[in-house]
Amino acid sequence: MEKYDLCVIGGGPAGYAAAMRAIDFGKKVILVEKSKLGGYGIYDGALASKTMWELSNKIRTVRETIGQDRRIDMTFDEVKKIIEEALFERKFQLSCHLRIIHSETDLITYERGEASFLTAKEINICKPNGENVVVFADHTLIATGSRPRVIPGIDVDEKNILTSDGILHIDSFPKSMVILGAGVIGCEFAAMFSNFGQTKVYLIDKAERILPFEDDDVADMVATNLEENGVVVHRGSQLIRMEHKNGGVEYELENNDGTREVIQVEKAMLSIGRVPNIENLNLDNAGIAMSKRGVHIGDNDTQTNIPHIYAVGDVSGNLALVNVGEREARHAVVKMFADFPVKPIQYSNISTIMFLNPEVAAVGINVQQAIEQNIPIRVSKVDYSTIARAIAMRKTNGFFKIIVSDDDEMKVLGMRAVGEHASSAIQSIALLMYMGKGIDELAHMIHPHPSIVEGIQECVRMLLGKSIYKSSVFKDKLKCYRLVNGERIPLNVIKANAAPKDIHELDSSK
Ligand SMILES: Cc1cc2nc3c(=O)[nH]c(=O)nc-3n(C[C@H](O)[C@H](O)[C@H](O)COP(=O)(O)OP(=O)(O)OC[C@H]3O[C@@H](n4cnc5c(N)ncnc54)[C@H](O)[C@@H]3O)c2cc1C
Ligand SMILES: NC(=O)c1ccc[n+]([C@@H]2O[C@H](COP(=O)([O-])OP(=O)(O)OC[C@H]3O[C@@H](n4cnc5c(N)ncnc54)[C@H](O)[C@@H]3O)[C@@H](O)[C@H]2O)c1
Repeated sequence: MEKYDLCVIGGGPAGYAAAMRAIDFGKKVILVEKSKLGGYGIYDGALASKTMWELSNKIRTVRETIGQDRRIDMTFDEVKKIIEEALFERKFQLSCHLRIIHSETDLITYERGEASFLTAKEINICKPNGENVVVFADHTLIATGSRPRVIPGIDVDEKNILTSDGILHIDSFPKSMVILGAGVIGCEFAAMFSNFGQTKVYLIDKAERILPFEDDDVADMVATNLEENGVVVHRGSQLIRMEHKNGGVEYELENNDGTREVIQVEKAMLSIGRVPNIENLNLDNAGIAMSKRGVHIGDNDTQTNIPHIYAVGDVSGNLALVNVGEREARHAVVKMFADFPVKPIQYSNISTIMFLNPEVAAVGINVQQAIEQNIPIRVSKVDYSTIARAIAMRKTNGFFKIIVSDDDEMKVLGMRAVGEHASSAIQSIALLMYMGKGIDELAHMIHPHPSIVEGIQECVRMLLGKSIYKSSVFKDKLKCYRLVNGERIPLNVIKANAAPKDIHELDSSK
């Protein structure tokens, strides 16, 4: 039986990152993947959908320029071809890189097959030809990812009723499509299909608003844009039934006022969350127990109850994101092999982007979470219409919102950025959070002009009482307030004869 220092089960972003980090420690690794190297980081997931989003954005920009009702006759086959080119490029990189490391160091073995536990240190690999191989591993990292959640009673055939697994494989743009679940995946696909302008999109969520985990100003701006792009949003709606009918799909809804409606569409897509892939791993054979959360494993800072077995990425049931999976995987490997103490992983300053219309970038807590957790905060918000670059781009739909601690230090607790280039602005705030710094540094830096990030600087200056535009003047475009015990107390108020300390103007040159 071949012996390894580490067996990685699953070759998605988390598993691949783990294998590469283990090589840094000179460890002998086997990476087992049952399907395609890259997982949802590439196929039917992050890269595929973002390639489509970029394309759909270009089409939307052209449609906005020539008139929304004008159709651009791009076929779905043409969309798929561009996605395939992107997927191929990434797949080629990953596999060449792996092969070269294997040939040069012999540290890594890649095995196609489905892995499952025989014991806590023996893993069976069932290869595509049915042959079984057993390997011995001192450590095992479970990175088997997740799959779309489905609802009993809805017949998902991935042809007419689909999940995100099937949606990029359809033959043509549907004339109409309903999306069940207005979370990240649902809203991203609603944005993409409506951007192309060939599909009438309906979006259903049981919650009162789309993106229920986000602040209402973020969700409202996204919903307004979707609706302006022709999307019908059914809020607070209960799906009564969804079934195949006349070659398409029929669904019935109960709205929150008790009324019912029946709608027929060509396709339906379910995006109501994801479930971890743990069923076929024979976890019992290794003695791995479920966590208190029920279906999850790896709750002890990526470690399971069996100390040499770790679980990372989507399968851990934490945040389902490529960057989080990679981080958890690298962290787990360092915990396994480092001869120095390793601090627990931090989840508080993860940056995320939702690829909507416009893009939404986030880091740290939002106002809704601060209220839930009873954290006193200060908030400043700058509308894109006051930022020179946004005016120049003729893209003034968006805002920056910074949340800081309600004390003299004003430590950054979170930011939401909605609008063009929002994603490129989040990193500076994430860095401040990571370094545990206050906002002074950002206020003093000379930002490039004209740039979107000047909006962040103005947010910060408002909190410090030294902005160029005053929120008490541009009340509809700028907001700056303390939020304590549910009460909003305005900040950035103009005071006659203000003492320097009142306006935090300790150094008048800045
Ligand atoms: C439509 C969509 C869009 C997304 N967009 C983004 C985005 O923009 N940004 C972002 O950060 N995240 C995005 N995500 C989430 C992201 O793709 C996942 O969080 C990420 O891929 C998880 O990585 P992972 O390695 O944990 O799991 P996966 O990517 O699911 O990989 C797990 C791998 O394990 C393999 N496997 C499973 N069981 C076994 C077994 N028993 N033996 C061997 N191999 C096995 C699977 O075949 C798979 O390849 C998106 C997801 C979807 C579905
Ligand atoms: N840009 C990105 O970073 C990105 C993109 C896509 C996916 N992802 C990851 O994939 C994960 C899964 O995405 P998702 O959109 O499937 O899940 P989600 O948790 O984001 O959203 C699920 C939505 O479905 C709704 N819902 C649940 N059951 C329902 C029902 N029976 N009827 C109507 N609505 C229902 C919920 O209220 C929620 O709004 C995300 O949490 C995210 O981590 C990230």
